[in-house]
Amino acid sequence: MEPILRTENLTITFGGQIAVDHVNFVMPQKQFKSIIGPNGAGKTTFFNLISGELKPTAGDVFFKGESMAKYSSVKRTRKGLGRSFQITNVFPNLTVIENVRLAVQSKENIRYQMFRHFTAYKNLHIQAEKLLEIVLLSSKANYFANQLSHGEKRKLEIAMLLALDTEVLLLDEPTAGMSLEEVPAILDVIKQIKQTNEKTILLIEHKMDMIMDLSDSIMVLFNGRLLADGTPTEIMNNETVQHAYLGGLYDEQLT
Ligand SMILES: Nc1ncnc2c1ncn2[C@@H]1O[C@H](COP(=O)(O)OP(=O)(O)OP(=O)(O)O)[C@@H](O)[C@H]1O
Repeated sequence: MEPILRTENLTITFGGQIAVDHVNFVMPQKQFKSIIGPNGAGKTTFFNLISGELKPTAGDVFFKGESMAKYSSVKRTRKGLGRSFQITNVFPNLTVIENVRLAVQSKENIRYQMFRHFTAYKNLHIQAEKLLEIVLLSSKANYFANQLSHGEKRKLEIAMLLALDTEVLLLDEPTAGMSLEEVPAILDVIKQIKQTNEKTILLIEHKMDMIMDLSDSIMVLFNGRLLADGTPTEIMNNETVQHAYLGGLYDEQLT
């Protein structure tokens, strides 16, 4: 069966320096795969190539067997490749619910006239409320987005991503910059999305306990190259990975 997402020799260079190096990766449908690798390994660049924010120097991305080369990031999202919003995409002076409603609206592609119709508006609002429940943010629905803590903003980004209802979710370090107290809540949110068994999820993370807990498979990037891809146990027992990366990472975490 054709995997939902795959890359073929995906490569990008910046000023002669190779950031993603001939990566052949396969993402089976409805799996949860984490991407790990040291700082500068090419993880975010790899996401940007998949989502269409960057154009590869060579190689291609295939979604359901179709080349994505000619599609912009907006078109790729419409097709089903959803990249988590960065905080900059959140309107700070709108409320939390209004931000999510706008994301639902952009997915529904509702015309202005229809939007003015009360029942259509109400329907969007109900969908937005449901999404806020999923990301455990209902109590902050009427706060302005700029009043949220960093962790709450990351939850809002996830709600806005879910609003687009894409089959694939690309989550780039959802816990980055969070305080230790904020991490379990976002972990619950991601677990809840995983449990619906409706989405194919790719997650970039540095927190190994979280990765081991969530992932069906893990892929390791090192110097832009795909070093290994396998089950969490296979990756933990992979000597190349241990030497190149994990040994150092665990040492770092223990200190
Ligand atoms: N727009 C750019 N212009 C030039 N070099 C870039 C650009 N984006 C990324 N790079 C370089 O590409 C390499 C990979 O960076 P990338 O951010 O993808 O790594 P990463 O694995 O996501 O790192 P981190 O874990 O620190 O987020 C780095 O050497 C980085 O400096």
